[in-house]
Amino acid sequence: MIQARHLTKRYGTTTAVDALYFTVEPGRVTGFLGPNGAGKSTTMRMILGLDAPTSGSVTINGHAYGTAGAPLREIGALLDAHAVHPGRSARDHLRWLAVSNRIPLRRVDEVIGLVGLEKVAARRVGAFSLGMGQRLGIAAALLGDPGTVVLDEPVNGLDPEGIRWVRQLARRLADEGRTVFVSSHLMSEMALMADHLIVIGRGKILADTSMTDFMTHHAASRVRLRSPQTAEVAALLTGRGFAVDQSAGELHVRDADLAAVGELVCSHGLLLHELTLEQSSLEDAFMTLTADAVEYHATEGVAA
Ligand SMILES: Nc1ncnc2c1ncn2[C@@H]1O[C@H](COP(=O)(O)OP(=O)(O)OP(=O)(O)O)[C@@H](O)[C@H]1O
Repeated sequence: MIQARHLTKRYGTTTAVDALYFTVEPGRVTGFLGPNGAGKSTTMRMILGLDAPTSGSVTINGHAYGTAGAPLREIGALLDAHAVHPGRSARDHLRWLAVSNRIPLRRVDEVIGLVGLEKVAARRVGAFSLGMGQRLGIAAALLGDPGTVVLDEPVNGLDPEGIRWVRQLARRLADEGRTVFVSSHLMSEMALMADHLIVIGRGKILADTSMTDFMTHHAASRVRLRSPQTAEVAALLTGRGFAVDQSAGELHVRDADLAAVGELVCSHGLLLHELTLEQSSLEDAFMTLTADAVEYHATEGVAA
């Protein structure tokens, strides 16, 4: 379990992380989201003792990183997959980590197998592709069989098979009762991977909620319907106070209950060819929630 209490980090006049309180619970995958510059990396660095808070604290199982003996056995992290000596082989890199953390050497081949790097374990890490580097970083994170796993952008550079593998791995680690904290810019991936979300913007918490509640509260929904009696259905729904838009022969009823719309139309003997609830994506919900917290906005069009 990771607990942040009034966690704050200032760099000069910039407050990168602003009095955060949150708990990352075991047994589920918690997604960590925020626009660029929101403070995600700074928060993760403080969890791992790579940066000291200006005030407040963050603990793993009740104590600060590194104060309980063997850190790799307690928390494994993928932060910068390229912070590896390029001349070493993948196996030697992991062996060196194992020895310096008093982890049995047999664990090295176990994690190499776990991440699917058996065939390239003897190759120089400098020649690794982005995806192989990510897998090696994940192997290092799992080396100590830790109860808490922190993965910063784990699917960066992975192909679709690799992305699915990370998703399944995160799920398995959570199902084993571990604490899994993952950041990703790929919203579609996060929607499939995370059970719980912590969203930050400009260093502050914007949401700390289950994925289901997040979507219920922040994702817009509409009922789409098609009917051979479009005009009559539209008039009926508008007359009952529904917000109805028409486009390409379809009707879109904003923020409406599917059953209520269907029952109303049927009770008036009108025909329906299609009735579907459409919910906007996690990406849309995220964009709406963080619109005010984005540091850099692209301007539309190009100035002449
Ligand atoms: N070492 C540093 N010195 C000065 N400012 C910093 C430093 N590290 C981060 N910042 C600033 O703190 C804020 C938060 O940065 P951080 O990298 O934690 O955000 P992030 O959410 O990880 O962003 P991204 O998604 O772009 O990686 C930004 O305004 C950034 O410019």
